[in-house]
Amino acid sequence: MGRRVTPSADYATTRQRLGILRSRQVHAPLFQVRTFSRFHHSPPQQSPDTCSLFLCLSLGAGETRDRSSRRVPEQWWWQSGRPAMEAGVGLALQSRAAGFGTGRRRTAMYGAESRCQIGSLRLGDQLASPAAVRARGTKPVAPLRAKKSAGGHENLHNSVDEALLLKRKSEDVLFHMNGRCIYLVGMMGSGKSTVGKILAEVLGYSFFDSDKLVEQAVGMPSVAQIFKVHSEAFFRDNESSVLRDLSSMRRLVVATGGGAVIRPVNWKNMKKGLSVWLDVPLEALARRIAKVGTASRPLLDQPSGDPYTMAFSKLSTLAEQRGDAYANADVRVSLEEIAAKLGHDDVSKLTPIDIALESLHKIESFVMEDSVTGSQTESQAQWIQTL
Ligand SMILES: Nc1ncnc2c1ncn2[C@@H]1O[C@H](COP(=O)(O)OP(=O)(O)O)[C@@H](O)[C@H]1O
Ligand SMILES: O=C(O)C1=C[C@@H](OP(=O)(O)O)[C@@H](O)[C@H](O)C1
Repeated sequence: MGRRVTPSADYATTRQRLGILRSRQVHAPLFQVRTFSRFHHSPPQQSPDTCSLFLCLSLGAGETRDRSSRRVPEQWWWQSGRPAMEAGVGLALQSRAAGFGTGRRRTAMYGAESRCQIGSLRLGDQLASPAAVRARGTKPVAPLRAKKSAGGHENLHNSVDEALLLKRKSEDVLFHMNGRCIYLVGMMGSGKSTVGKILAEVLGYSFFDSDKLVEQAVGMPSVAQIFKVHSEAFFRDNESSVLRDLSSMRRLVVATGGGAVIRPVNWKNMKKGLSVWLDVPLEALARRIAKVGTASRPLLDQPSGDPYTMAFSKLSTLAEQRGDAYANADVRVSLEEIAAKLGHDDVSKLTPIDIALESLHKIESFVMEDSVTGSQTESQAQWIQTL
């Protein structure tokens, strides 16, 4: 068993900031929008440290109405609509930079809503926004800003389409989430951090990468170094402490380390929120990892050999050892299934946005069913009791 370390001052600060973050959530744009669109006729107060803009869009109906079909005062529309449209375009273009698929096909897949909607998009005030509070070393989500697209108008429309689909779906999901955290699980390289950041952004949640929090707690710059200087067991003990601490928070998207699923105690903590398994074929994982190198992933790091072959072989062994541990997740997002739905012959054609959107759909189905059936099935509840 490895020695547990006392969390560093940085980690303590992060936790303190999380405390602040929880109170800030009261002013989170989505909350404001919901309140506003349901109950109020006066503009919601913007918190001074939140750079939020309100997106008032009239899709097809010719005038702007809120969800109770009341007309939104025109003045607001002018005050807030235009910059917010730009924010929408910014989000879309940022996503396209991450590699968008075709918006039309996705609109057909998930259905377009034509009624008027009021939503909000946060602009990239990284310091002020709750989503910006993230562990040291975690790459921040790039600020949302419009960029010129080589693809011209059609691309722009597709991008806005996709950004709106994501945003709308996230509002539907939020409605049923009650602030529950989302834990992304899956093999190394399955896209937990990449997709997690998108989900956090659209849900107005904060993103945390558990590997980064362990690095902070231990006071070492990389997981690879923790494995080398201490041991895997030491890393796992700290990973469990981090997950335990995070499980008492709300409104977080957590990208867990690929091996977090092997410890039952981690499941006990992750089951306080909602877990999502990104199920990616091993070939695709090996391709991604070979592309970026294995230095940051000590379990895959090999001194010699073809990077793809070595990664594939080690990932296969790990997948076998981990057996069905990933299948304990509440929701499974299979890249093969998404590719089949979108008519792609290869999962490598899927973008992080495709995967984030499918994750939201799956999460929505789960939370809606959950609210109807009361919560876990009896066998699930019994299983959690045994952990
Ligand atoms: N849908 C995707 N298509 C192609 N590459 C991706 C996709 N999602 C993630 N990646 C890339 O794969 C690598 C691993 O992704 P990451 O999000 O760090 O995975 P994890 O957090 O699960 O280890 C990164 O280089 C990332 O850019
Ligand atoms: O699968 C694993 O056992 C591991 C996955 C890594 O995280 P990512 O899944 O983020 O690469 C990291 O926690 C560590 O290298 C061990």
